[in-house]
Amino acid sequence: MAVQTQTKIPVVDFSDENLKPGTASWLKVRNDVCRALEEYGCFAAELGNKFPLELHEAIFGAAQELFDFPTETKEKVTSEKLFHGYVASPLRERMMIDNATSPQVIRKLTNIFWPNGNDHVRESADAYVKKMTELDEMVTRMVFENYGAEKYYDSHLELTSRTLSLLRYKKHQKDGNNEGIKTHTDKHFTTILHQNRVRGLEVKTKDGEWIGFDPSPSSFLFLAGDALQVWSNDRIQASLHRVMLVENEERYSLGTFAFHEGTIHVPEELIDEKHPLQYNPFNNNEYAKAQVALIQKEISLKSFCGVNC
Ligand SMILES: O=C(O)CCC(=O)C(=O)O
Ligand SMILES: [Fe+2]
Repeated sequence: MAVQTQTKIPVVDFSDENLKPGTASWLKVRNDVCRALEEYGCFAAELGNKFPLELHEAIFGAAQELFDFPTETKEKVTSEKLFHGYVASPLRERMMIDNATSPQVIRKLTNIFWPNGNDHVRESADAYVKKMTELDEMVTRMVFENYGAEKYYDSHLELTSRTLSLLRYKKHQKDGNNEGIKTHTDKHFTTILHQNRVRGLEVKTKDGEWIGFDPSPSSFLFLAGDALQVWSNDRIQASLHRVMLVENEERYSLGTFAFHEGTIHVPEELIDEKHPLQYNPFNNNEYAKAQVALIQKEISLKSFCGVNC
């Protein structure tokens, strides 16, 4: 009898304490990362003991405390960017904090909720963003190296800003819509998602199959965004994903988004006969503004900066 194997999100093991550039384990992980990104546009990064359970509990405890404040308090979390800051919609609430690597930004956030400060929440958020930055930098370095484009890595990093997103979703709705977030690709370079134990996050494979992410405290879903698709000249496709409200419990999710503030040019190392240039120079801020202007109808990457459009 033929055995049906279910497609799963590839898991890449980052738990080795000696995962340093140039080592055999680095090269193995780099290969796993790039194969997964090319095949699925995403992978689950398993951090093991590198991500302490206490930090997982502290950061989700903090997220719950923040969302439990009255709406008037949450609405004080604002941003110049449209749809950043605090935004509530029927099935979810979100806080998007730009420049989250800055301790001043996190201090300002905690002071909105606790005017005398809250060291535990502030320190947990700082430690969380630091861990996510380390993971993102490691993966990005691996990707740049893999395609022989490491000389662009430092300048890319200098132009990278990071946004922290906190999300709370309603439980499964008995009647009605359970699409917590509709199918989309992320518009920036890379995303790292981390969640509580409530399932719901799904990614679409190239064959059109939806596969779920199995949450665990030390597991992080790493996704390629549109900007990485441009940079890689279509070798890596941005991951299509969505959230379905499937459980009878609220779902919390944290996202760390890496955003390239400059203009992305496809590195010449990624252009050859098999991979002719696909994109004109891409400005992520302009792209984000164009998306917001259309709101409901997403603008496609190809129509925004494809060379043949
Ligand atoms: O809730 C999640 O885990 C997904 C969030 C997401 O896709 C997004 O913020 O772009
Ligand atoms: Fe997303």
